[in-house]
Amino acid sequence: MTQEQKGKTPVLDVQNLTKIYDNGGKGDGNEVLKNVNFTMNEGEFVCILGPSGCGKTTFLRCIGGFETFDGTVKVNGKEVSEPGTDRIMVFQDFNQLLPWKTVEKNVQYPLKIQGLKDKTKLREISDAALEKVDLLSSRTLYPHQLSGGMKQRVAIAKALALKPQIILMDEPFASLDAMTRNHLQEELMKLHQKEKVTVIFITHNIQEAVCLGTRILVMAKQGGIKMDVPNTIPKPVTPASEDYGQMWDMFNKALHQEG
Ligand SMILES: Nc1ncnc2c1ncn2[C@@H]1O[C@H](COP(=O)(O)OP(=O)(O)OP(=O)(O)O)[C@@H](O)[C@H]1O
Repeated sequence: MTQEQKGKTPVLDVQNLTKIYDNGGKGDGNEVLKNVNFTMNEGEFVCILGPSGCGKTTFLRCIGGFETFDGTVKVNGKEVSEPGTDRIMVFQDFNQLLPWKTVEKNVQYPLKIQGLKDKTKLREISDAALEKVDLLSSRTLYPHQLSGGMKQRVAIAKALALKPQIILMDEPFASLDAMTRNHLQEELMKLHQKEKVTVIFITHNIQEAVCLGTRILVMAKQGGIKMDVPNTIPKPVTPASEDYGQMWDMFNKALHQEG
């Protein structure tokens, strides 16, 4: 039964999403996503696992409005046809910030583009967003003065400042060392619990998916959703949590089957 059928209006409703990349006119196109159906409620944290090349990033880019596709993607009932501030993407790349702007100016920049001119208001919003990622004291620093983990936290603050309906995260912590990654996972989990943000998070790391996700998808190699599992382990999830090992094994097996 879909969430819509349960009587809730999904914040995201994807129906028959098909994406074919053309091969520059040479032969048949590359069908990456085939009739994908997916709905998501406000406040869910969906982690997506899947073999390399199965279409995880493509799926996120379609929702973000960065790709043309067949089928429909609706956010709060409104059809997606282009990027918008209701769907903000956070990437793995540390260079998502403008190097000539300070941390706070980076956070404020998209709001200014949206037309917000009031300096007090801008400062209020950026302070609140930076506080949520514990970076308020670094607001006057420039990106080159930040660690990779701090840059990713600024990217998250930038997304939060825009109050999007959905934050789309494409392996945001994959380039970080293990300790920083664990720390940012904890911060993101607390942020999710406190702010009730709606997140889709791509990862190759089963531990990350089980610790963060309220729901976990495994994408199939052939461009569909192979598994869609609610994560019932109470937060905070650690490898010592009851059922953690069982869940880890289940996803590991599913990923192995996909090659
Ligand atoms: N702009 C593009 N033009 C043509 N083909 C593309 C384009 N972007 C991705 N593809 C192809 O689409 C398929 C899926 O790519 P995608 O990046 O979505 O996979 P992924 O699951 O995110 O992979 P990974 O886990 O390795 O990041 C791949 O075969 C890739 O070569």
